[in-house]
Amino acid sequence: MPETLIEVDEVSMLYNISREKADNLKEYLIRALKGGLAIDEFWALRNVSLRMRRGESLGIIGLNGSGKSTLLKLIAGVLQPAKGKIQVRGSIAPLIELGAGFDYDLTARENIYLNGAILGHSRAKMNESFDEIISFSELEDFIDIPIKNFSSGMVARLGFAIATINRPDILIADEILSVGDMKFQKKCESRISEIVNHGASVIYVSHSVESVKKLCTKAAWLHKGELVRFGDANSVCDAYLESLE
Ligand SMILES: Nc1ncnc2c1ncn2[C@@H]1O[C@H](COP(=O)(O)OP(=O)(O)OP(=O)(O)O)[C@@H](O)[C@H]1O
Repeated sequence: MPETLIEVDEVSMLYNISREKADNLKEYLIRALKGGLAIDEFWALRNVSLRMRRGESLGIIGLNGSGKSTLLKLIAGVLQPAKGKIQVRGSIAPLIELGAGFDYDLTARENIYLNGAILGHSRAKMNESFDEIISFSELEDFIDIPIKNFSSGMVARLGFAIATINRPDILIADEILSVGDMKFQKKCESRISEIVNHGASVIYVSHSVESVKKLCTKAAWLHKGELVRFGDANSVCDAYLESLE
């Protein structure tokens, strides 16, 4: 039996939402200290359990607000669950919020080194990968231009190219494919398939059931924070589509 890479055990996630609008942080703190701040608790995920083994790829589907990104961020370690346990074995390349680590006043060249350092890569590794990053993101003519002048698709291309220079055990992707144009989406899909063919697993959040069917072996269908169904991607996707009719 292939090794289990990800174990999500009875995980619940709670957000605290303030109903009041404080104009600034000072006002917010004063109200909070006086106990006058109305906070609502919102369970974005309830009791979700799933497992992913090496070689499998998982698609997370569901309507807006069903908890897909929350689950992805919990697995990536960006958020901590309120209840339950998550265990991840292996290296993760998170492709969530691509470009979040960029400094928009710096050039593409400078951001490659900055982002590489944030991801824990040495300068030598980034020197070695530099040309490949530029050519994959097709930014040859924009290397020394501050990225504040880039379109969102150009930023996403650069972020994707940097995040995938290593062959991770697990690739986590959140709708990134929807940012780039069709040509870049195809390129991302083929790079993801290539990484998967080298034995990595992908966790992928998407509104495109077709691409989940194409890229994933397993699917998890969330609805209002609950796991409706988890299993073979084709049958879960078909059941989800049927529920929309
Ligand atoms: N930081 C936050 N604070 C409070 N509530 C949040 C926060 N992030 C998400 N939520 C709420 O949690 C619920 C799940 O959000 P999440 O982004 O995980 O859904 P999603 O399935 O990824 O949605 P979409 O398809 O629209 O991207 C939503 O109702 C959202 O309003």
